[in-house]
Formats: sequence, structure tokens, C-alpha cells
Amino acid sequence: MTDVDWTTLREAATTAAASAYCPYSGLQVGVAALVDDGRMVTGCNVENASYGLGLCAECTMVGQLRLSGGGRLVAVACRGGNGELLMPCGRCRQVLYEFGGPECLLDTPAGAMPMSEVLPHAFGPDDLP
Ligand SMILES: O=c1ccn([C@H]2C[C@H](O)[C@@H](CO)O2)c(=O)[nH]1
Repeated sequence: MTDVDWTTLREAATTAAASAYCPYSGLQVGVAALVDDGRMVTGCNVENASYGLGLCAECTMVGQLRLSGGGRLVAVACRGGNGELLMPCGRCRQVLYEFGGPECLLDTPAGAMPMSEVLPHAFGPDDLP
């Protein structure tokens, strides 16, 4: 596994945010992740007139992860349309945990943090029978 190129991930997240469909909130969100095979996947938020059906950027990103070959998330950066750092919402932390596990790194205001710290004592696949 290569080192994480955070600059590239952050720029890709900001670029992805430009594709957001967010006429209701006005908040463009983009996310980019390094996959364990070295490729990068991205996502953006896609809202809906039925507000509760809106998709977060992290959700469309994991769709791309699966569609482009699967694998595990190694490092994730989330950015707004102006390049500002955004933290994933609680639901999306769970979504990231599913595909990256406790060791996946997230870009936070305090630097790169593992999901085990961003979502402590998480419920996960190992809790199922
Ligand atoms: O982790 C998050 C949090 C929010 N949003 C989106 C959902 C909605 O479109 C907009 C405002 O909440 O931001 C994301 O994409 N990811």
C-alpha cells in the first residue's frame, strides 16, 4: 500500500463537490477515498424534492467503490464546494466504517484520524451472528 496523498484526495473531494445536486440545502459536498488497490473513488451529494431521500456524498462514493471493483477504503477526505473541510455526518461515519473498518483514516480538523476514533465503540459487521 502506498502512502496517502492527502493533497490529491482533498483536491479530488473539492472537484467532486462541484458535481453535487443540492438545490435544497445549497451545500455542495464532495468526498474522495483511496482504495486498498491504489485507485481513488469519489462521490457527491444528490438531493431530492422529497427531502429525506437525499443521498450524502459518502453514499454515492461507496456506490462507485462497489461499481468500480470493490475493495477497502484506506483514507477519506470530505470537502465542501469551496474546499472547506467537512466532517461526515453520523450516518455516513457508519457507512465509511462498513467499507473501511476501524483503521481507515479520515481527514479531520485534528489531522488524519482512524475511524476507531471518529466512530468509537462502533457497531459493525462483526456484531452480526
Ligand atoms: O456527511 C455528510 C453530511 C451532509 N451531506 C449533505 C446532505 C445534504 O445534501 C447536505 C446538507 O445536509 O449535505 C453529505 O453529503 N455528507
